[in-house]
Amino acid sequence: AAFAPASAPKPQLRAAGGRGASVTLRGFSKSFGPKQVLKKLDLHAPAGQFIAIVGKSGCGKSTLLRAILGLDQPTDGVVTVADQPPTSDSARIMFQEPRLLPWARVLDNVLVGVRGLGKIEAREAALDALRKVGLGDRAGEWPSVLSGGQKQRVALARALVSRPRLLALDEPLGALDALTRIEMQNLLERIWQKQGFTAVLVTHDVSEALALADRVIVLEDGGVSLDLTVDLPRPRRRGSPGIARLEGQILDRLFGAADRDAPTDLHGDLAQELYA
Ligand SMILES: Nc1ncnc2c1ncn2[C@@H]1O[C@H](COP(=O)(O)OP(=O)(O)OP(=O)(O)O)[C@@H](O)[C@H]1O
Repeated sequence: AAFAPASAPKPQLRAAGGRGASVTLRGFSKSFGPKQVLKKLDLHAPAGQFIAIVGKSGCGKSTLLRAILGLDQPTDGVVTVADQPPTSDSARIMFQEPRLLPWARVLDNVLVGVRGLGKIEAREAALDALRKVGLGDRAGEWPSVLSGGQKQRVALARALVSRPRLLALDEPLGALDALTRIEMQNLLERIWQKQGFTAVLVTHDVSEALALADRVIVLEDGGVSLDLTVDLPRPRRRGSPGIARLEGQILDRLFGAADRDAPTDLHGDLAQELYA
């Protein structure tokens, strides 16, 4: 059933277009057997917000994404997307691996994401999505001839071709080299600004979260330990004092103020070993 969010959303920078779906979790808990991963978590992302979720490996980031996509049921609590239980209709997800079908050409891989259109319209929509990610001229090629960054662009086109109201991004740029990663961040930001979907980005990279998000959430001990508004103009300049200040706050939260020099990429075991 529809209900009002627990607290009024703070004013945020919004994407244009107004197509986004709000996301609300109330008293959300998720356990796997005896292990409680998320505990009575409350979170409200207004429609169109770009929200990033960071936290140490295993803190429950992907679990949270799966819940808002309706892929997993909560152990306790309520999740809604646009005030409704989440369904696969309104949301799409992008993973670290592009997960393309190797036996299907690029255009056909994007067509996989189309819903409810006739053949001709579907093809036009897929071509249009490919153009938007800068691959309009690669529609007839096999995925195997594309670079890693290009494959992720195809995955992005496939995710966006259905014009989702919510896009979940699970470390989508984690496997790309640093320059491709920045290009993809810029592309994601531009498309989000144009299309106005709500974006929920899980990332190990604090600077990526700050480059893209209106708001950064730190997950820790099963709940939100920091909820930071990123009120910086876009496009953001990496290494700017504003970003550095917020990055410091997040790293202090994650590792304690003594470890200010902690790496900003929280990926996996190295950071865990160093800063456990
Ligand atoms: N299907 C499952 N069955 C049992 N345990 C699970 C399952 N899914 C997740 N977990 C456990 O829940 C915890 C959180 O997992 P999750 O994948 O959400 O973490 P994460 O923050 O996304 O981690 P990472 O940053 O390493 O990807 C982990 O301890 C994980 O082992």
